[in-house]
Amino acid sequence: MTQRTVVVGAALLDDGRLLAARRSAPPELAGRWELPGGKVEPGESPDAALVRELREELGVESEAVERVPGEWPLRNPYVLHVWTARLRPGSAAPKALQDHDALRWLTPAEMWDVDWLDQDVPAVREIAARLAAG
Ligand SMILES: Nc1nc2c([nH]c(=O)n2[C@H]2C[C@H](O)[C@@H](COP(=O)(O)OP(=O)(O)OP(=O)(O)O)O2)c(=O)[nH]1
Repeated sequence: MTQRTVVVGAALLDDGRLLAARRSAPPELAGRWELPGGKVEPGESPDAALVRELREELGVESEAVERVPGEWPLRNPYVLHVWTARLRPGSAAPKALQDHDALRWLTPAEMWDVDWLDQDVPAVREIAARLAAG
């Protein structure tokens, strides 16, 4: 039996824009854009994992809002789940502290200006549709 590991990706939204992060490693993913986040640890809830990862990677205080329906396959055994998230009042602005070397806040019109990881494209489409719907 194969064991799946959930990777939570944050659709961090602020003022109608989505935060995209450019990976700095590993070499096969470096330079491509993704939703910040990471693996859910054993015994950890996905929303807690998301808040932890955003603190580690971006230095922000955030809260998970809701899961975007769907599950997207990544390299075995990982699957991507996406949650919308927002910054808590008083949070620092996101900085590329770990795993990333650039960040961009994308408006709906800019959503496809960055080179998303192939496996993230269906999830980003879903988020773009939500943003466009207001
Ligand atoms: N965070 C994140 N990872 C993604 C996305 N799309 C995608 O294929 N991945 C892959 C990259 C990695 O192989 C895996 C998650 O790894 P990670 O490096 O972000 O997770 P992590 O912080 O928990 O990693 P670790 O260093 O603790 O092992 O999922 C995405 O949108 N966000």
